[in-house]
Amino acid sequence: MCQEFPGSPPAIINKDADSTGDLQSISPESSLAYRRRVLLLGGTGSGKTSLAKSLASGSSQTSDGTTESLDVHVWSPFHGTTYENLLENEPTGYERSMVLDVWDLAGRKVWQKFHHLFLTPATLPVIVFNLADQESCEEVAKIVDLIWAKVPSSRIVIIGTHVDKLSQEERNADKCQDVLGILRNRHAHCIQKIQQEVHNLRNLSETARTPKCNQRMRHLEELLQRFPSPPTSIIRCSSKTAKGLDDVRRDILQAVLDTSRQYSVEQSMPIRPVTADVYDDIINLRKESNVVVSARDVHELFAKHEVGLSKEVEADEVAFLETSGVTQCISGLSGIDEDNLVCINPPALAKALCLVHMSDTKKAFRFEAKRFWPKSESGNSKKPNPAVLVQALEEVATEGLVRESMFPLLWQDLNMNEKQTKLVLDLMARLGLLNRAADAHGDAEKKCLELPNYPGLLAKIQHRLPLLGLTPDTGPTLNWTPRPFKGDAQIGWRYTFPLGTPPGLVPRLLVMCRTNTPGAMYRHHWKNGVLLKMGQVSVNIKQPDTGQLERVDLYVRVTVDEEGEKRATEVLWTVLARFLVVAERFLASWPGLYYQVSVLPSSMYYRSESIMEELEIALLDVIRESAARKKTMDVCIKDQKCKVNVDCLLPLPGEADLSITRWLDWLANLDIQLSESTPSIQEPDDQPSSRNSSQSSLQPSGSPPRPSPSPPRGDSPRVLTSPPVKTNKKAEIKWKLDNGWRRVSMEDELKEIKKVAASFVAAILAGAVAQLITEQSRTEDRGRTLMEKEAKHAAALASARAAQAAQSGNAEAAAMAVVAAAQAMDNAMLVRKKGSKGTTMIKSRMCTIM
Ligand SMILES: Nc1nc2c(ncn2[C@@H]2O[C@H](COP(=O)(O)OP(=O)(O)OP(=O)(O)O)[C@@H](O)[C@H]2O)c(=O)[nH]1
Repeated sequence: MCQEFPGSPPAIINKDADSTGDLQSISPESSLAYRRRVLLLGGTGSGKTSLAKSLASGSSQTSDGTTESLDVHVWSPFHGTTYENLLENEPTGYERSMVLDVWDLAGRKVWQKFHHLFLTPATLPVIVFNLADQESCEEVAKIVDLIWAKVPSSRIVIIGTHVDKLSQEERNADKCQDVLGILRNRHAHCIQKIQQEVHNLRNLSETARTPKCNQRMRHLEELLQRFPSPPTSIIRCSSKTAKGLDDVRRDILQAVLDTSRQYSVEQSMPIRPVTADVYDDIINLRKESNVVVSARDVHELFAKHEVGLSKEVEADEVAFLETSGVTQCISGLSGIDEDNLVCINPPALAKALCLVHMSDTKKAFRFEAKRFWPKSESGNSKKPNPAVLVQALEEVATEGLVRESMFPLLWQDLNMNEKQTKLVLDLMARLGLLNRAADAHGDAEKKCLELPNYPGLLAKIQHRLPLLGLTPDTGPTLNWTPRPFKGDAQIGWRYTFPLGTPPGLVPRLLVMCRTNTPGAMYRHHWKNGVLLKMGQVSVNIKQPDTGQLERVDLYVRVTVDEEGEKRATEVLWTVLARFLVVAERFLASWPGLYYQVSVLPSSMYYRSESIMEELEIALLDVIRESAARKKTMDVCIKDQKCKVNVDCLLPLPGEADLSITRWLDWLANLDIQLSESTPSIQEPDDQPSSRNSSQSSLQPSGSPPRPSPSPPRGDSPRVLTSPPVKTNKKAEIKWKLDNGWRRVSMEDELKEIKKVAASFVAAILAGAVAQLITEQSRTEDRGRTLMEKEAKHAAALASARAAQAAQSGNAEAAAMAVVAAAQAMDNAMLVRKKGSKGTTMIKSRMCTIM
């Protein structure tokens, strides 16, 4: 069976031969002795593959065709060569055994969003760009930014390829100097921004310099110290003519050796027998197609080979394996947690990430049907209809949605079993690379996508890949109004990134807060944000689309009840802290990232007749005033003064000398009971973390800070203690009008109510149409042609979109989707009436299947 595609998308071609995956070919192993990773970074066509081949083979080579995901080229630079002559100092005997894994990671934009996962302190980043292409030259600064944010201490090698293609005029113009100039300016800008804040902190009066201000100053000074100097040279080379290749070799070797000497790696020689044994075990595990294990498993491997190995020695040996690139502990949320996941085959993981972030330009998708749908004892094979399969693949490329049962197909080269597949999915979720979407309903036909050897991976469970950027951008209005209503308390925590954020950071941050916070109940996820609930508290985490600076806002909102505003605020801070603990840990994995924090109090906390804009106060200022036990503080916004009730805004300032991180840990660990949340219109999914909701109360017990919880995966609600702050009135209507003094104008409030009401109507309509279509599809499924089923699916899809739009509160989109659903249903009926039997060609939106 072969399909042709007029446009872009994946076709399906069954491979004839039986073959198993090819995991070994992407993770070539040889000696453990002195192994380092060299990571080539650069856009598509910049010349990475050609360079990697030239380095590994020792002669100039160019490549044709784009890299599909990852190729690792093994380069033994001192084996049978004279490259030591290129270096300033002769390498030692140990250094001569060096083996470099040159990672050629394909440069598609979306894949660049997770390249940083494989940037470790022991990895040498090498930026490759095409001197003959202006766009490629402009990419260099962005890649340097990424490296500075992730591994600021890293040496960087920059290589301009295609030098043979430059005209004499272009050579004279020397683009390398332009690129270096941009990097110098960027560097100066970064330093200046950080220094500005240090300067402001230094200028504070002695009394205003709280311990937290001093901590912040120390942090910034460290950041400045860590900040590397801007690169001063770029090597120009040609993989076609070999010009400059020796310079490339010299710079890469020198940089790897210098970095290793800095870490005194030679001291860890000779390798302990236990580590060599564990390495052998890891190689065997890789051969059995294992990619991820738990930290406990790694510990047990060590314990198996050496009884009584001390914790410190084991930690050193684990670090040695990481430095060599054998393993990678990349969940990074709780370093010592035994439940942490460890990747024992980083190249396979990189490949898995590339494969699942599928491109809609992929022309053909090949799989081997017999492997995934073996014949049963009766000789039957339940192979799915190719149209159904194509549709499921299209969902990945065009909507960023993957049905769980499709992962083994997408990862067929890795040949992982069900347990491994689930572990990799778990790791991706913890890393914020995957979040569960609404289950697919009403398409029993998709059951055939379930693979007999992977019974635990269901077709109806859908995961979204946030980095693909295909999450619908309809934000919530039904469950979240732009402004809080009278009687609601709301606090915002704003991260501002004056130097910008690396690609992929914000979508990952959103998913991590959603997935890794215990007790978070999912409500709605859109392109720029996620709406959650914890008990009665609504949590809205979003990237505002206005303003020049990049920001992420975390808002918490709750209705104030008879316990009063202060009590409600305590609950807000405790809930906020739980999300911030996750956010802070994630941001800490970017040691070079510069960001500022401010607080956004709702108008409940300040008095001003004239301020219309959102009030924003630097976090350190709020904490300082609160620590000084001030009742109010004056804040200026556009020459307008207002008095903020700081006593109420920050009722739990904690011990003065706690760092912000420890303070948040303390807040997050306060024993509170959260009341059950008011049910929303629809509960689109059941994330594991969303099952932890409980009843509301807070015990600001002043108990000593406890270690923060490990990344939540199971049900781990806080201890339920003191009587609830809020005796929840479950049926309360939050948007109830109040004739008293109002902060939201009457007009705005009416608009809001209209919107909410319209959304309700749309939701009910959407639900009704969805139900009708589902029932129709159940009763009339038999004897349908593929064409009819396609039409029915279009109807079901449209109705699902209607329901989704209604859920997000976008009444207009919901209404339009309802109409589209009805039309699609009409078409389905029409097709049925025509009874077009014997149709041989099926056209989907993206492809044609014969
Ligand atoms: N003339 C010339 N051509 C080069 C040079 N380096 C690479 N090429 C050609 O440029 C094209 C792209 O090179 P690749 O090495 O595949 O680029 P890449 O960065 O690996 O691209 P992706 O795999 O898509 O990420 C190929 O046609 C190469 O033959 C060079 O130095 N000079």
